[in-house]
Amino acid sequence: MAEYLPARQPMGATGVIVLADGTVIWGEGCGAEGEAVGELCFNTAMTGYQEVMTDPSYAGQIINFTFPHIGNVGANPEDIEGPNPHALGCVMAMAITGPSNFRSVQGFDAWLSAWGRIGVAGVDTRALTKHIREKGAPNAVIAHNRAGVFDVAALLVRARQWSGLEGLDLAAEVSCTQSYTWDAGPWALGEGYTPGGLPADAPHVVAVDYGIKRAILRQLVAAGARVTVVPASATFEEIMAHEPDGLFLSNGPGDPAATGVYAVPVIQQWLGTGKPLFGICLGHQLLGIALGAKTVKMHQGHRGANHPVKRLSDGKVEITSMNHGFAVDAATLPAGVRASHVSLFDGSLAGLETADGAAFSVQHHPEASPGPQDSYYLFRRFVGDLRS
Ligand SMILES: NC(=O)CC[C@H](N)C(=O)O
Repeated sequence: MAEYLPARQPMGATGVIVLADGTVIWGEGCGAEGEAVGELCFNTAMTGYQEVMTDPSYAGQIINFTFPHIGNVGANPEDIEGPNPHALGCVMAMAITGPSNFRSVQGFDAWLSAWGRIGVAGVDTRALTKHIREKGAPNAVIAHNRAGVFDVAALLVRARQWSGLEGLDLAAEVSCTQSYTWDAGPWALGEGYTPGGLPADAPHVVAVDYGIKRAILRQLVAAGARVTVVPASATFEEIMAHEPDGLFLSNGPGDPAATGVYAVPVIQQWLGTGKPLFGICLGHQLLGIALGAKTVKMHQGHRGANHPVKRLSDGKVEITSMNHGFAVDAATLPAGVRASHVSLFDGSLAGLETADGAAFSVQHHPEASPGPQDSYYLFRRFVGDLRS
C-alpha cells in the first residue's frame, strides 16, 4: 500500500494518478483538464500512440506508455482507429515536445485537449509498470488541474468505488448504431487511404462492430473483400439480410462474457450455417464462448507491438500487436476446437479454430496499427475461404 505516496503534493504538480490501492503518483498535467476513472494498463509499443488512444478496445482504460517520448510526432487526422479517442487518458514519462513529423497537423497536447482526454507526464512509468506487473492492472483515477488543486481523498474514493471492467459490456457503447459499407484500403504515402476498387462480385464480409478498428476494415479490403459493418446488436436475420459470404467478429472493449449475453446466440446461429467466420481479440473471445469455452480476466493483460506468438500448425513465430486484458482459457476448449496459436510470453491461448477450419480467430491483432505485419496472412486466408 502507498508505495509511491509522497508526504505532500510536490510544488508545481498539475496532474495526478490515484490507484485504488492508495498509491498516489504526481506529475505534470497535459491535454484536457478534469478527471476520469478506469482501469490502468501499460502499453509497450514504441510508435502509434494516436492509434492506441483511438482504438475503441481501450474504452474504460487509462494507458501508461512505457515508451518515454509520447507525442514526439504530433497528431494527424489519418492515424486513427475510430472517429475519436476511446482511452480515457495517458500517462507518460516525458513532457510532450513539439511535433517532429511532416504529417503532423497538431501537437499531441492540443489533440488530447481537443478530444477531452487527460494526460499526465513526468511520471516514472517504469516503476508504475512494475507495480502493475506485480499487483495486476488496478482501477485508478487520472486527473489534471492547471491550478494544481486536487482532493486526493475524493479521487481515491472514486477509484475504489468504480466497479471495474469485469462484467462490463462496453461494446454496446462504442459500436456504430447503423450499418454502413466500407471500401477504403490501407494508407499509402502520397495517396492516403485509397478506395479498394473491388468488383461488385468480390466476396462480401459482414463485420460485427463491437468497437472495430479501421485498420481491420482496411486489411479486409486489401485482401479483396467488400465489407458491410453492422452494429453489435445486429440480429442473425439482420446479418443474413446482407447476404454475407463470411462473418467477421471485431475487437472491442470490456468483458467478453458481458457482451456475449447478446452476441453469442447470434454467433452460434452463424456457426450453424458452416460458413467462414474470422474473429479478432474480443471477436476471438466471443467465438470461444460461442463454441463452449470460458474467458478469464488476466492479471495484467498484454498490450504492446512486439508480442511473440507461436503458430502451432508449423511452429513458426509471429511477432504481433496485442491489446487484451481477458483471454479464452485454453483448458476449457471443447472437443473439436483446437488451439492454433499460443503466446510465447506466458503460454496463454492466442488463437483457435474449429475442426473443419471454417471458423477461426486470434487473440492478437493481425492488422497491427501499431505493430508488425507478420499476421496479415490471416486476412488473405479468410477472404480466400470466402472464394472457395
Ligand atoms: N482489443 C480487444 O478486442 C480487447 C478485448 C477485451 N476487451 C480484452 O480486454 O481482452
